[in-house]
Parts: sequence; structure tokens; C-alpha cells
Amino acid sequence: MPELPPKLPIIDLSSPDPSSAATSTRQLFSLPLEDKMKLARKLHRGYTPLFAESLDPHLSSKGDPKESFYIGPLEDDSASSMLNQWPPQEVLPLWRPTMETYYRKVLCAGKRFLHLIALALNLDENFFEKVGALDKPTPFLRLLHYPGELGSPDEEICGASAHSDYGMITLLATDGVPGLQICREKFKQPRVWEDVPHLHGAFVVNIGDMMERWTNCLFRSTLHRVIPTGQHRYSAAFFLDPHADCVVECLESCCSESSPPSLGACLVGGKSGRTEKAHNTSNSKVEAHNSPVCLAILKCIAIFPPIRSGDYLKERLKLTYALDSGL
Ligand SMILES: O=C(O)CCC(=O)C(=O)O
Ligand SMILES: [Fe+2]
Repeated sequence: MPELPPKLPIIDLSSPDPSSAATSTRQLFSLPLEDKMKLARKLHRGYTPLFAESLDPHLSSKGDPKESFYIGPLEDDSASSMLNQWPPQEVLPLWRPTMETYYRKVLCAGKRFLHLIALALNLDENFFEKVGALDKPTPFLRLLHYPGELGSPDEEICGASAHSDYGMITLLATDGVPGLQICREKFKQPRVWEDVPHLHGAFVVNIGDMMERWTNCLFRSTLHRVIPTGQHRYSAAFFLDPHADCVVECLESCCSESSPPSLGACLVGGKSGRTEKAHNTSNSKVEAHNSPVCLAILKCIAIFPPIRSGDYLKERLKLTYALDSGL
């Protein structure tokens, strides 16, 4: 008897409406700086002013020209959800309930998307629940405003400098103003950037670095950036990261003798002529080097050893906020 196709979960994207996030985001960032600074970021929740973070820690720029506002987990752990900061009701009535509803709906859509990814990997639909990735989900919603000012022609200033997201998937709602770009071949130089078209009512879904580790590069994390276009731009990024205690290790269905997890990404030049790239053990990307000494060292490094999600995220966040002494 022919095998029945798996029953695919349906993701109803009529709710949440991604464009609704842009309206609330615009309202928040329109407040006077003084009011926003009263909500200055503490324990990763609240307001971050312009230039306070850099998504490409290797750039020695003064930070990314964007302001952001973080909303952390709402559910399960009341101590954690109490850490969130909200604009006072008399300043922005209904803002908090609107954002809470949006957060819960995107979380629902994100979980269903993970079911699809699990099925695509020949895993049980609930794989990510079973490995504890969604125990007390810990996603963060980052609201963003890019003033969009163009720099001088000789300097490359990005609203969000080139990076890949850290977790499993990101559901990104944008307002239709261009600026978001992706690079398909992230280890090739020079980098080729392509505009991401805006699709009304749709999310852009980015694969994150931990999903790349889990799938041994079968699902590549997306290198992306936001360039200024001379227009204000608003977006809302929902980062679905694995629970801090979840151990992320290469899936059996994604490795084979010819593609073991420890070598999948580490061949650097050499006779094989394969892609030139490498990661160090902490997974910050290392540029490819051609010296024989470097080759020998890099080939010995285990590329994707199992890691605890919380440790990995902590390290990446430390690099992102190195510019901001208020961590
Ligand atoms: O604003 C955007 O479109 C992208 C934001 C982003 O990549 C991020 O916050 O990680
Ligand atoms: Fe991103």
C-alpha cells in the first residue's frame, strides 16, 4: 500500500496580522526620548537607544543606527514576565494588551512552523517539544525603528549590520519600507546582497544559528542586514529560541558518514576545494585563512559540539551588547 503523506499542520496567518505590529511599534518610538529612557533596558527588556548595539561585533563602528524595544516571555513563569517594562497606560492606552495579544499569536504561529520543520526533517511533528526546546517558551519580541538616514557615500552604515539570528526561527513583520537584504552565500567574498520583497500580510521567516547546528547545515541560518534608504522603517522581530536548558546537538537524520557533525562545516580550502569556512568552538565565525598552520588547526576543531542553548545565547548577546555598558 502506498505510504500516506504526513498530515501537515495548517498555519493560519490571517491572525496575527503582521502589519498590526508596525502600527504599535510606530506609536512607541514616537514618544519623546525622555519617556522612552524611563523604560531603559534592564535584563533584556525595555528600550535601547540609537547606536547601543551592534549586530556585527567585528565591525568597529559606533553601533547600529536603530532604536529597539524588547518584550520578553509572558507566560508560565510569572517572575520572568514581571520583568517586562510597559509604557504607562495614560501615555499609550491599550498598547500593552495589544502587544501581549500579538506576542501570543506569533508564538502560536511559530510553534506550528516548527512542526513543519520537524516533519521536513523526517522527525516527529512534536520533536522540538519533546527535546524541551519549547518548555516554558522564552521568545523575545524586538520592536525596531530605523531612522534611515543615509551616511556619506564612502561609509557603509547599516541600520542592522550583517548578522544571522541566534535561535531556531525568527518571525519578522515589516512595514513595507525597503531596506532588508539577505546574502545567500554567507561565506563567499565579496558578499552579494539581495533585497527581500515585502509581501503584505506575510512574515519573513529567518532560520537561526541553533537550527543550523541542529540540522548540521541542512537548514542554513540566513545572513541578513538592514540598509538605510532615507525613510523611517519599523519592524518587529520575534525570536523563537530553544529553552535555556535545551541541549542543541546534531540530529541523527542530518548527519551521515560523509557528513559527520564534527566536519560538516570545517574544511578550509585544502585539496577538497570545498567551501571555505570555519567556525570556532564558540561558534563566532572565523574568516577562512590559507596558511597551512591555520588549516591544520581548524580541521581539528569539532564544529558543532552539543551546546546548552542558554550558554550559547549568553555568549552571542554579550558580543552584541559589548558597546553598551548598561548590560
Ligand atoms: O528590521 C528588520 O527587518 C530585521 C531585524 C533583524 O534582523 C533583527 O532584529 O535581528
Ligand atoms: Fe536578524
